[in-house]
Amino acid sequence: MMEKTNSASSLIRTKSVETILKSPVSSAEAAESSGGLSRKSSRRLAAASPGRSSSGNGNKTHIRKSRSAQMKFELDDLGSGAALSRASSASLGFSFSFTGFTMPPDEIADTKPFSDDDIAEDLEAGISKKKLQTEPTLPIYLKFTDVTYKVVLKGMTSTVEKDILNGITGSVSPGEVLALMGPSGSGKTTLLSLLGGRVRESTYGGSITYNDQSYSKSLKSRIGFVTQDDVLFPHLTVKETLTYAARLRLPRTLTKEEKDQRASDIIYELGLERCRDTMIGGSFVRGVSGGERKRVCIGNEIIVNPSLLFLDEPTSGLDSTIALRILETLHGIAEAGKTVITTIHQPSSRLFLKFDKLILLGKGSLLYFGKAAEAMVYFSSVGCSPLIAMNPAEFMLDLANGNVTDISVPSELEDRVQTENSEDEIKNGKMDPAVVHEYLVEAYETRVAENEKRKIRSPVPIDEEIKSKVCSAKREWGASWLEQYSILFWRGLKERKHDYFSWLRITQVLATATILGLLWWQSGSDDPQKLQDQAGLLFFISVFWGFFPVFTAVFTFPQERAMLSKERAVDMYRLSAYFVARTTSDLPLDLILPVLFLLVVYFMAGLRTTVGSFFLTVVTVFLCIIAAQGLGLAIGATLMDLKRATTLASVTVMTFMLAGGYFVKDVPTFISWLRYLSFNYHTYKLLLKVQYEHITHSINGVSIDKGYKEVGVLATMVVGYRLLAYLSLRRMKLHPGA
Ligand SMILES: Nc1ncnc2c1ncn2[C@@H]1O[C@H](COP(=O)(O)OP(=O)(O)OP(=O)(O)O)[C@@H](O)[C@H]1O
Repeated sequence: MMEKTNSASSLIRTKSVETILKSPVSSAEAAESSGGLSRKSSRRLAAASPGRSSSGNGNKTHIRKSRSAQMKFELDDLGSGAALSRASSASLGFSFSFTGFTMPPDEIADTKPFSDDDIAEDLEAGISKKKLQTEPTLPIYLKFTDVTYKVVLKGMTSTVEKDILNGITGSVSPGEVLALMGPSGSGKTTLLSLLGGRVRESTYGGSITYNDQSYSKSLKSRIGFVTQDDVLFPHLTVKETLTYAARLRLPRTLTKEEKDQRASDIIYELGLERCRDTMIGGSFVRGVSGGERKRVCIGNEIIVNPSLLFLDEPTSGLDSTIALRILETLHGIAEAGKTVITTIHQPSSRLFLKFDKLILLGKGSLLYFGKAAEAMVYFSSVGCSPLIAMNPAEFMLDLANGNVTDISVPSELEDRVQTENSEDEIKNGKMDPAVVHEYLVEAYETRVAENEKRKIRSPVPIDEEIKSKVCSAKREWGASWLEQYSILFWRGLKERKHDYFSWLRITQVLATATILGLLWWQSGSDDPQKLQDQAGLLFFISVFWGFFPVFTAVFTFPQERAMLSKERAVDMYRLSAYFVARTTSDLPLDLILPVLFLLVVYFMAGLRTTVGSFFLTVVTVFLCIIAAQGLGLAIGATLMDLKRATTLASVTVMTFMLAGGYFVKDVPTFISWLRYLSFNYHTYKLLLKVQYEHITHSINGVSIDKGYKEVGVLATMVVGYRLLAYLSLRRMKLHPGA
């Protein structure tokens, strides 16, 4: 009996909402009327709302609250048309050159940085003091129609296709911030990646256009993409991070000083001055805070003044004040005529108000696209309204999840539930989330979708000449090959200086050297037994300096993969410049450590005391190290997976060591070729030659030759393995799923 009464009252409530909104207000219509209609409908709503009645019961009070929340949105909306006009004015008269990033002096004077002390005050007052990214850029209108995306999941026995996105349509113009909202797993990141050109065109359906043109590689320089777990070098400071990015990414028409100045401006604009000299930090190094880190990531992208800025959850994990601050920053960027698209998980009401447009996704389907400020009106129009005061984002996420607790639903949906829900569910008053989802998808498709698509089909309001610029730009590197090499070399040195001067590594090498020196203390070579012993020491040296470099080099590319993908995706540098810089920036340490090692071992063990032989021993060990490193780099770059790479490396190193000519003399002919692949074997032979060429022609069955062949083979390994590593990197996919 009670249940019946409840459901009856809810039906009456729903019906009343439907009566109020007899003709559903589509977001498209509302958009056309620039807020006028929504204000009207809002008044109508407010007047007819049961919440207006002074004799309200509990429920009515809730409804009244939610209505007043709607009112607030609609009133805010009156001013929100400004975004586009701001953008249009910013778009007018653009000089599309990147030759200068100078702002008019009065703009600079106007530009106020973030300051931790006054931010709270500003936020309270609702004042945005900042003006970011005021340089003109090419305005880009992004439109997407019926975007679909599916993945093929290969199981042990069968292959299943999974729909990730089902016909998503939307658009965003310069000057606007579009938020992609939806529950976890609803497809926000996938949609963002598709829109950002990070997924191959052949893998998705529908159309995505930039100023009515499809994606082209030349767009890369106009797009900034901040990923969810963006990678930064932990040992670089904020200033270094942004300066290197500026030097590599800004056009060559700017001088180094101008690029550095640009990095300083970004630091100032993003309020990072207090931490400019703080290391970024990571799992093992304490660094900047989460909010500062996010801002550095954003800075890294806006430094090139992109026309389109994509951000994946820029506010996740941050408190609401910092999140608001980041949103303010994005608004500043949009105000300068850029197009900003961001995914957002669960924004606070204040954050929600900052978005111009909103896409609400649920299980990969579109539940709403339109002005963020009109979203509540739209959901009211389809009969869904909060029954208690609720953050609009929370309300919409509940709906997208199919959870209608504290939400009024239309009778149509209730009827469907009656027919589709099980008896138990009906008794519990629960609704099947799938039914709610289906209703919302259908409601959007029947009431709004067609109208939106029609609007999107009309051409963008800019000159043909400007449109064509989107695709015509040639790919230009920010620096010459040599400059890229030099910047990457120094960046690599800075990032890894801690490894270089790691006392642990130095102690490891010196301790091993001392133990060897003590064990072979002043070992002579004047009788065969002593010679035999010394040969053992020389073989150990070839193994020691063949073993460690392989294992340190194996980590190089798998560990830098994320950074490399990210930087290569935006054409920050040539792969060859990176590769040469990365492999040569380790050389100084590679030379210092063996010299230290040999200084200890050589003289303690009483090896041949001539300057020439010491020098040749150092050169031989050095050759062995860089050949072994080459092998490690090749294995790492080919497999790009640390577990598999270290397993393969250990098997290879072990095989090379055994085939090195010391342990087994009488190797069967069918396997004896293996020794020629072993850098241990060639190093060992060279070390024997340097020490004993004046005494004997063969030791332990290993002949002492001229040594040219060994040097030749080691040099071939140095280059050959690196070439293999380079080619493997070239094949590397820049984006997973691409
Ligand atoms: N390559 C893929 N293979 C299998 N499933 C995938 C793939 N890419 C995406 N998905 C699935 O598609 C759905 C949407 O993923 P996506 O990362 O876009 O969601 P999201 O809305 O961004 O989630 P979150 O808010 O948790 O980041 C998820 O269920 C995810 O598991």
